[in-house]
Amino acid sequence: MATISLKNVSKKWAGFTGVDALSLDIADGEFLVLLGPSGCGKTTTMRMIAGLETISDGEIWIGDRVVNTLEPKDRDIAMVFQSYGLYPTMSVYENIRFPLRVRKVPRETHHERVMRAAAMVELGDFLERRPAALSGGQRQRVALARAIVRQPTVFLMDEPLSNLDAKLRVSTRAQIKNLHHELKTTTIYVTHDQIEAMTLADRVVVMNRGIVQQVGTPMQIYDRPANTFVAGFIGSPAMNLIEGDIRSGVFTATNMRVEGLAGMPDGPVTLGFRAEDAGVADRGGQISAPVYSMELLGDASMVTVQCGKALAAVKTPKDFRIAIGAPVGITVPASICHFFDARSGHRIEHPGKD
Ligand SMILES: Nc1ncnc2c1ncn2[C@@H]1O[C@H](COP(=O)(O)OP(=O)(O)OP(=O)(O)O)[C@@H](O)[C@H]1O
Repeated sequence: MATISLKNVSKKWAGFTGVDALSLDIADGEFLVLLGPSGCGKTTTMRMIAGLETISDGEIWIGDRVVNTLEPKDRDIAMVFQSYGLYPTMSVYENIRFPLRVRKVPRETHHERVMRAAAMVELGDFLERRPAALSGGQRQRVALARAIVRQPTVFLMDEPLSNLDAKLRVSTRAQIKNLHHELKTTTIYVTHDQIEAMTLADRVVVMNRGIVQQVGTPMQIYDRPANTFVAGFIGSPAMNLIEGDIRSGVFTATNMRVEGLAGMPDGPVTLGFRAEDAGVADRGGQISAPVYSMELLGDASMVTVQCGKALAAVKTPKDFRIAIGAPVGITVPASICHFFDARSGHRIEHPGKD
């Protein structure tokens, strides 16, 4: 197992910065998720750690050595990709065994190691099959077993679930979590799916345009997003964000008024609140607006109203019903509100927040 440190690591191509001065310390045995939209620099970061991409600036440490100039094969890491990268002419058994042969691991240990890795991902019954005769989920499990069999100090996983259908994604995700619990190998996992990040990670690194936006546990990132980018990226639905003004402790925006903000500076601000923290009021409430849409989710219902240019979603009990266009009041007390600077988008703590 190993710690990993990135110290001011950048990747630049002819004037374009893909990753900008990234610094990060990953603990031994930690499961770290790099999360962000397409093009934010996740894969480039992963490839630099793997040694598949040179770095323009900074240092990468694995354990107690700087690996900047070390070949990928000498970094003691195993990678799992979105495309499984299996050898089509080899059986599942031989695919899993392959890294042991390449690394000249003593032959007499191969069988036991392959069988143990196959059992961990429940492939014991498929060892004689070729990859073409497997489902996508089974193929990805072969790729996982092939990474496990090497007993590397670090796992790097780049969107390993994105070729799987929704149901398989959930079960394979649970399997990856369970594997990590058993093996406790330091793992860096890349995804653009915030639910994967929230469910798998010890800590999440949210990136945008090559720059780290926030590093924290899933709950820190959910409960206290550092800026409007993180607030708008995490959560399903994402946080409602409404632009308005604070004067003398009162926030106002189209259709909305929140009191009890003493201590907050006057001026333009972005207010955020989560759909599940707000409620529908019998009368009054902080938002008064006609219903824009009404969706049934099974375990709850979602009412959306319009506040100026923004839409705001509110989760209600599953049997709540209201007609589109009907006037409704939404409760958004100061205690559930997040605030962000109108210009920079940075979080502003306010004394009344729970
Ligand atoms: N060889 C290259 N030359 C120039 N620009 C590149 C090169 N490789 C990647 N980039 C750019 O660097 C940025 C980061 O790319 P990267 O693949 O790391 O993003 P990502 O977050 O992994 O996205 P995705 O989820 O789509 O894979 C992108 O804007 C991409 O176009």
